[in-house]
Amino acid sequence: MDAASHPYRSVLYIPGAKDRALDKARDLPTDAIIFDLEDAVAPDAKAGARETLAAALGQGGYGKRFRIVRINALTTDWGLDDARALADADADAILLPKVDAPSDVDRLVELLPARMGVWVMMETAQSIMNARAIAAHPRVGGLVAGTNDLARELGCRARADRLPLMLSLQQIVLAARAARIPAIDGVYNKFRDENGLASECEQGRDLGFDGKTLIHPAQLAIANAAFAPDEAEIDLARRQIEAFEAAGGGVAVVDGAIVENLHVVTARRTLARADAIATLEG
Ligand SMILES: CC(C)(COP(=O)(O)OP(=O)(O)OC[C@H]1O[C@@H](n2cnc3c(N)ncnc32)[C@H](O)[C@@H]1OP(=O)(O)O)[C@@H](O)C(=O)NCCC(=O)NCCSC(=O)C[C@H](O)C(=O)O
Ligand SMILES: [Mg+2]
Repeated sequence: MDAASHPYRSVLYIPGAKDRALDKARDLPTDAIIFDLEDAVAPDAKAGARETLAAALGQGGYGKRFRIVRINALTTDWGLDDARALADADADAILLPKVDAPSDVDRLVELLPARMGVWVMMETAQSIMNARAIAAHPRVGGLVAGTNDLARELGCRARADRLPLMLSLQQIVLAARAARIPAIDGVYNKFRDENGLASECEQGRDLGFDGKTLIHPAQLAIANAAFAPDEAEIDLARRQIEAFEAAGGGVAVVDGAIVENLHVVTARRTLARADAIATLEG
């Protein structure tokens, strides 16, 4: 599902072993959920988490939120069992971590029914080098930046402006756009730092990401606001479309700037995003 028909402003990780968080998520204003069996679950809790999560998904109650299950990498002791156990779960997609190349996706696809979507964590150096081919895989429906693993692999320093990650982040957005699938930014680890999160969301939005992965409910409102078109953008989009149509499809001028067909495409996309958000929230 693309970002115009379903919003992905906020994509909240929920530890797959935590009943309380799984339950709480049913009422949280998040556009999508990543039910996590990987980093958020301790090794000795992995098998139990699989069962807890399958039961929570079976019970339902997550409404229109896009439901993604992150399994462990297929090269780990748990990945294959995760994929087999969750292949028929009531979820929209399986998210595969530590992907290096499209062949990793091929391995997963063999274990899943055709209806199950596949999303990919972009968090290894290889995945960034192979971003275009991974995003173009016919079963891949979305990319998620794994900025913690990526920083670890690159050996780069954590900086507020994320300069050392910039090439990788842009490569993820480029690959997603070329394949016309959503791209979701990485997490902001200091989950009680609202200003820091707001500024990283702004940066992610500027780069072209559709939304941000989050680790705590307190981060939801900030991401939802940052990745939604604001009133001024919606108003401008409406006026651009109106002026273009009044000009009979030629060049129009709005607020001193030209409006051509390509600007109208962007304006229509802005309105479609606003409608999709209203539909989800309604
Ligand atoms: C970070 C946390 C461990 C903090 O938990 P806690 O101390 O319990 O926070 P609070 O007491 O403030 O919690 C308040 C209530 O909110 C619920 N809660 C907390 N987090 C979540 C959540 N993610 N989803 C749903 N509900 C949540 C608590 O249960 C409290 O509820 P109540 O009992 O009603 O008061 C914790 O937030 C947490 O575990 N977060 C998720 C961490 C995670 O998923 N990590 C893995 C993803 S990030 C990653 O993998 C990186 C990536 O791969 C990369 O490479 O970058
Ligand atoms: Mg990771």
